Amino acid sequence: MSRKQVDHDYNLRSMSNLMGERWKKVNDGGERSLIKAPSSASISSQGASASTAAASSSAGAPAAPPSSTGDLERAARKQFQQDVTPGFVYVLAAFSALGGFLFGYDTGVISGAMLLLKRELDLSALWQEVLISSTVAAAALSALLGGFLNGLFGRRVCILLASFFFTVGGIVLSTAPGKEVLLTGRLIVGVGLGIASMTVPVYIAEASPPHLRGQLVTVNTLFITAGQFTASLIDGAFSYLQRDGWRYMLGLSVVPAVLQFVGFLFLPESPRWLIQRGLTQKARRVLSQIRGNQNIDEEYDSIKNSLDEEEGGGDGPVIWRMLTYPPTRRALLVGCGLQMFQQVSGMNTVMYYSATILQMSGVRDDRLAIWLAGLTTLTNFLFTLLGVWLVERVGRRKLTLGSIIGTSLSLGVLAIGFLMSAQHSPPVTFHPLDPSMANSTCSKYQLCEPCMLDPGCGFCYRENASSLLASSCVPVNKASTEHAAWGRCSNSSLMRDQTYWAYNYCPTSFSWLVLLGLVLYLAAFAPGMGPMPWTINSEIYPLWARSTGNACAAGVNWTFNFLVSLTFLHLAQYFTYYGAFFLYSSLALLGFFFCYGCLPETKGRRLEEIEALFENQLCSCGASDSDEGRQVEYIRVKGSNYHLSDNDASDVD
Ligand SMILES: O[C@H]1[C@H](O)[C@@H](O)[C@H](O)[C@@H](O)[C@H]1O
Repeated sequence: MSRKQVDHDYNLRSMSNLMGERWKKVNDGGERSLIKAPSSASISSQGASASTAAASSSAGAPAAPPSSTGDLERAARKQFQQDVTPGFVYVLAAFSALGGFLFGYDTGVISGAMLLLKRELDLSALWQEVLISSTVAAAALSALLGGFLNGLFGRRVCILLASFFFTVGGIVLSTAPGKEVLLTGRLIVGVGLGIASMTVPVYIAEASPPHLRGQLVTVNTLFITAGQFTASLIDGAFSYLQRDGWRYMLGLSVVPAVLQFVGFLFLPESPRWLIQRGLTQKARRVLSQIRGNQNIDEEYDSIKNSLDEEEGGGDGPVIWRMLTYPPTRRALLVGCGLQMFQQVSGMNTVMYYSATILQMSGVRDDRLAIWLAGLTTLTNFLFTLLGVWLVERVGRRKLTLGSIIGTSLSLGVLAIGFLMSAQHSPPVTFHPLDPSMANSTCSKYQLCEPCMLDPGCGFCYRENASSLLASSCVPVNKASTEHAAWGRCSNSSLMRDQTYWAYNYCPTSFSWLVLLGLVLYLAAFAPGMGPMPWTINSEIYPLWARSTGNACAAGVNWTFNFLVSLTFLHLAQYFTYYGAFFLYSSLALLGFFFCYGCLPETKGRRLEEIEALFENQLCSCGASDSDEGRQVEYIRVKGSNYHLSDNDASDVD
């Protein structure tokens, strides 16, 4: 702290003492609503008098405070401008968000690793599917278990446990002699994923000051997308290794996992959890550590009061108490609903499918398509960064609403692109004889569209200028979908002379529409629907229900992730690609109405105040939109934190 600042603190404190002035809350029943907590940047740009006027006029304040109070207020405001959030909170958030990085890395890296694994270990389609989805299924179950562990051992121990699982899982995967051990490694990683995904947002939210909370929790999702981007780069780089490339891909996750483990040996437990467990002295120490030079009394008291007032309908398991107590029941519905709509709007399908979308758009080289798919993950990352910037500016509710409607519309564009491509699907013009004489279904298709929708077939064609020649539908090579089972497209050396093998897609002149849909989709989904379900869930439950609420919501997220990825290919087969994307688009639209009606704004409120938002009937939030324009500011004074709002001016003793 600079000398000047110390003097200033001293002056302010002695002024308060001398005048015997004290600020108190308007009523004991709770805090006033803090609709908009401006960023420190916006605060510093406002002059003291201008913001006093804004705060009082917006809230209809009574007469101005006496002049001595005015002096105090000006001093307080000046102090607030100097109050800097301690860097420690950022360090804490960054180490926690390594859990998000591992989430993204471990879910993203497997697609590239699988290309090599299936060749080297001769994996059947079933084994490939099991290795991919086992992690997600394990994560769904362990997220639920994580709720219990969080309540019992605290957030810090759970994060340590998750990084331990990530480390062990990574080592097992990179040294696996066969597919059975690989499966064990994937399950271990899945357990880590489930625990980390529900604990990290809660830990960050509980440690952050209200005006930064949204941003810092959103950083966790930013790290998820950074993990996905890194995974795509590592996949691209190691795909050139003919042997054991997958060992590096899967094993490299050990690095951030160990880093997180070591970091968390030194990081503190969440102060809120400590207070809940009655470890009050320790909690005060941690609060002082993470709030730096700011006074912690009010925050401490409000956490303590909210625990003392703990409602929640008496005895029984927490989930039962949540379900029988209306505010937490509503919060749980909103939290789980958000996570469900995040997954059913198809993000993971779009990401998984992006290499194919690029191939449809004319990228004929497989390797190039893999590298370009990295561009999709990079775009996802960049737009999530936009979300980090927006979350404290426009608020969670508006960001989610804007994002989900954009997601629905862009899915519509993707669907129309697929529909146009299907309607102009190139015909099969050449029917080569099957050398194995097996009666393949592939030879029965007359158009590329049904041929590519059949997972057993692919489209082999020659391209001359922009016209297709000698196009045929032939069985795919079961060991590697990069080639046909026989004929011109069965071998790279035979495929020169403008001959191409299209598996999973058809050449089309409407690919630009699909590409446009993809870009619009990422721009709409990533800043809002990607991060907000995690951010909002970390905020909406009272302390006694927080672990369980987040565990359920994370469980819903992983379960729908699992269901959507498992059903996509079948959906596409029965309803075609455009049918599947129209379905996702309609589900996202449904999600918009759900959020419009049921999602309250939590921006700027203290965690302890948020329960009150769910006291009214569920889905009455749309009606209170008009509140959002109100502006109330936080003012922090050394030795006494208070909120300047409606009635503060008349609250001076
Ligand atoms: O919030 C994240 C993020 O948006 C990821 O990109 C996605 O893969 C996850 O499933 C999701 O939970």
